[in-house]
Amino acid sequence: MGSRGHQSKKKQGDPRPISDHVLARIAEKRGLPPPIPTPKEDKPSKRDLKRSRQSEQAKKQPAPAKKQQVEIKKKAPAPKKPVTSKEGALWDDEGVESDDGEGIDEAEFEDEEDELPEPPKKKLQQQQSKKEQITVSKPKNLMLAPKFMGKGALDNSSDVEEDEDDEEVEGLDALEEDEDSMDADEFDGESDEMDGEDEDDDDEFEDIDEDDDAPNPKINLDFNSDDEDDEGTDEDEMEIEREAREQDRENEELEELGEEELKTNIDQREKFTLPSGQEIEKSALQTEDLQLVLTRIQEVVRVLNNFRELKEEGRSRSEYVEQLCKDLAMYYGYNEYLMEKLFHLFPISEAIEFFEANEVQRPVVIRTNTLKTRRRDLAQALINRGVNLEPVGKWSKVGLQIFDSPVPIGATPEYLAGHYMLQAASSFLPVVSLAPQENERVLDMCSAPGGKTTYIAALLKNTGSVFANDANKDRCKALMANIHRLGAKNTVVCNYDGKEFPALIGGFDRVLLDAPCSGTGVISKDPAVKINKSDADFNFLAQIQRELILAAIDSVDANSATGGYIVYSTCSVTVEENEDVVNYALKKRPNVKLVPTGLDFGKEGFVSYRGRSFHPTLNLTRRYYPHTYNMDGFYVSKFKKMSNKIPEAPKTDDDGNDDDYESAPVPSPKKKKTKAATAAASKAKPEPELTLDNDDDSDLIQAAEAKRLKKKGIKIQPKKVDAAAEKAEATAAAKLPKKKVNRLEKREAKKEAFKSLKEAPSAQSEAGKPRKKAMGETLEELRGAN
Ligand SMILES: C[S@@+](CC[C@H](N)C(=O)[O-])C[C@H]1O[C@@H](n2cnc3c(N)ncnc32)[C@H](O)[C@@H]1O
Repeated sequence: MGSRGHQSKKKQGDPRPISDHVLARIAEKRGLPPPIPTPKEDKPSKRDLKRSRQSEQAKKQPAPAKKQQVEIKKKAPAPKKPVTSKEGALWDDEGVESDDGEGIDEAEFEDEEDELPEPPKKKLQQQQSKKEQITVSKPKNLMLAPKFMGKGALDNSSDVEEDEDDEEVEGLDALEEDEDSMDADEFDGESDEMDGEDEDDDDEFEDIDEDDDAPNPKINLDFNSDDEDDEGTDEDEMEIEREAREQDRENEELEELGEEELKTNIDQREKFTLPSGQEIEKSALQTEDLQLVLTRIQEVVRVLNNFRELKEEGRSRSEYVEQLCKDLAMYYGYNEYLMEKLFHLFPISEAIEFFEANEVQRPVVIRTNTLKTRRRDLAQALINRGVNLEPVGKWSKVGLQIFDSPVPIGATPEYLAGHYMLQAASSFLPVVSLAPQENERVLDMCSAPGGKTTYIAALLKNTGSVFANDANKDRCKALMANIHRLGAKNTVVCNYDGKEFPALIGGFDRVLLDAPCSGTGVISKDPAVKINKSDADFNFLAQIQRELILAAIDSVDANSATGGYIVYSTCSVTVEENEDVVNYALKKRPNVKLVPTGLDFGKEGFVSYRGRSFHPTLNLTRRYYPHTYNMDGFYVSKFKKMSNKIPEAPKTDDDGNDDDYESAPVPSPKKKKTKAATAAASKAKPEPELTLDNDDDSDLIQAAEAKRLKKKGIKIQPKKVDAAAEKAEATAAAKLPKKKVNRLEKREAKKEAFKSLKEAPSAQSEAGKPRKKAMGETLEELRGAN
C-alpha cells in the first residue's frame, strides 16, 4: 500500500551515506520527529537555504486547495445526460405491445427524441450539487474510501469532479458524444463482463488508482509522496534556488536509495502492533475513538497486504483478520457476527468497497408497465413534469433511472394510472431470468408486494395466468393493489404457505421463488439489518428457503412444452441463503439441473467457499453487489426440471449440513406414493414432497426451531425421561382406581398403568396425553368388562 509506488525503478548502486536533509525529509513525510542532525559547518549550504525557503512557502500554502486542484485534474468523466438521440437503442421497449407489433423504428424514435424536452441545465446542476452534498455529509466514507477502495472510491470522487466539469461543459450536448462513459458510470464494472466497450474508462480508473505519484484527494495513503510539494515552485525561484535544484537533481538517486534503505528501518520502528489483551479489555469498556479505529483498520490492511514483512512477531494472520473484522464492525456499525459473515465473501479491499457501498443509497429506478405504456412515452410524460431521468442501462428496455424529480415519483398521475412501478433495478433480474412466455402458467411463490408479479404479467402480455402467492395476508393487500393499478388481468392472488403448493396446484410452466431472506443485499435501504441478524435468523431462514425451493421445484411440470424452469432468487448475499440452498436442492432433487440465468452480467456464484465445495454448475448462478453494479445485492439462479420423477438423492453428510456436494450416483427411479390432492390441476404431476427429509435434516430443523424459540424467550426442555416423576405419576395412577374399582380391577389397572407409562414417549408434557388415554381405555375396558 503505502510505499507501493515509490519504490525506485532505478538500478540499485553502491550504498552511499544518507544526508540529514534526506532523513529529515522522510521523517517529515511520515510525521515522525526530525532526526538529530549531524554536526555541520555553520554556513548553510545552497541546498539548505532552498529547503528552508521551500518549507516556509509550504507552510504558507493552504494545502487543501492544492489537493482539490489535483482531484479535479484526476478524472473528468462525461457527465450523465437524461436523454440523447444516441441512446436510441437503449430506449427500445422490450415486451411492449407496440402498435405495429414490431420494434420501435429508429428514425421515428430519433425524431421523437429530438422533440423530447431537455431538462433544464439548472436541474442537472441541482442534481450534481445534491450528490456533492451527500458525499460531504459522509465524512467517514470520504476518509476511508480512497484509502482502500479502487474504482468505488474513485467513482465517489468522480461525482465531485463531474460537478466541476459540468460547469465548463456547454449544455448537455457535449455529453452525447460519450455514451459509453455514461454507462461505465452507471454500472461500474458491468462493462467488463458485458461487452468490454468501456475498457478505456476502466483503465482510466485503474490508472488513477495505481498512480502512486498522484496524491490521494482525500486521504494520503502514501506516506512517501511529496512530489506535490515540489511542484509549482519554479515561478518564483531565485538563482540560489536554481542551483539548489540542480543539486537536488544530482542527489535524486541518492535520495531514493536512501529512502529505500531507511524505509526498512522506519517500517521497523513504526511497526504496527495489534492491541494487547489488556488494551482490548480497556477499549471494550469505553467508546472507541472512530478515528483511532480507522487508523487501525488502515494499519491492519497494510500489514495484511504485506504480511511476511510487516507482521508482528508471533502473530498469526487470523489475529489480524479478527481485529480487522472487529474494527470494521465498529466503524460501519455492524454486529461482529454479520461483519464476519460478509467480510469473508470478498478479498479484503473489495470487502471494504462493499461496506462503503452499503453506506450509499442506490439510484431510484422505475419499471415501465408495458401493459399500459411504452418507455419512451412514459419518459416523455415524466420529463414534461420536470423529472430528470435516463434509461437504467443497456440490459433493460423497461427501466428508467430517476435522478431528480420536482414531484413525488410515487404520486404522479402516471404512477397512479399504473404506467410504472417503483422497483429496484436488481429486482428486474429474476424476472428477466425467468423469461415467461405468452400463454404460460406461472407461479410467483412469494410475491408480495408484487413488483415481480406485475412484471411477469406484463411479459406474458396479460395472457396465460400468474398465481401470485404470499403467506403474509397483510402483504397480499399491497400485492392486490399493485396488480389492480398496473392492470394485470391474468393474475390470481393466493395466500398460502408456499410449501403447500405442489399439493394444492402444481404443473406450472415456470415458478419464481423470490425467497424470504435476511436482506444483506439491501443494507443501504434497511441499515437495521446490520445489527438485527443473528445465527438463529440465518438458520431459520435457511430452513424455510430449503423447504420452499423443493416445493418450487415440485410445482413445475417438467413436461411443459415451453417451460419447466424454476428461478430462485434472494436479495441477500450470504452463501447460506444462496449457494447452500441451491446446492441442497440439487442434491435433493436430482431431476433438476442448473442452467444459465440468461443475465449477461453479474459475478459467478461460488463453487467453493471456506473449505466447502458445491456442485460445479453453481458457477452458472449470478451474484450482484452494490459496489460492482450500483444495484442492490442480489442472487439469481435458474433450474431446468428434467423429469417429474424424483430420482433417489445421494445421502447427505452425517452432520446433515450438506456442506459438500457429492456427485450423484446414476439415478434410479424411486417408487413413491402419489398424493391425491395434486390431481386437480396436474395430470402427470411431480410427486410432491413437502417437507425436508426428516432423517437428513432433523438436526437442522431442531436446531433452527430451538434457536428461534430461544430468541423469543421460550426454552425447550430436553426430551429425557424423569425417573422420579415417572414413578410418582405411576404411583398416583396406580392409586386412582383404588377408590373406584374392586381389587381385581385395581390389580389390572395398576398393571395397565405401568404398561402405558412404560410406552409413553416422554415424562413431561407429552407424557400426559398418552398415559391418560391409556389409563382411560384401560378403565373403560375394565368397566366394560364389568
Ligand atoms: C422477498 S419478499 C418477496 C418480494 C416480491 N417477490 C416482490 O418482488 O415484490 C418475500 C416474501 O415471501 C413471503 N413469505 C415468507 N414466507 C413464506 C412462505 N412460507 N410462503 C410464501 N410466502 C412467504 C413474505 O411475506 C414476503 O412477502
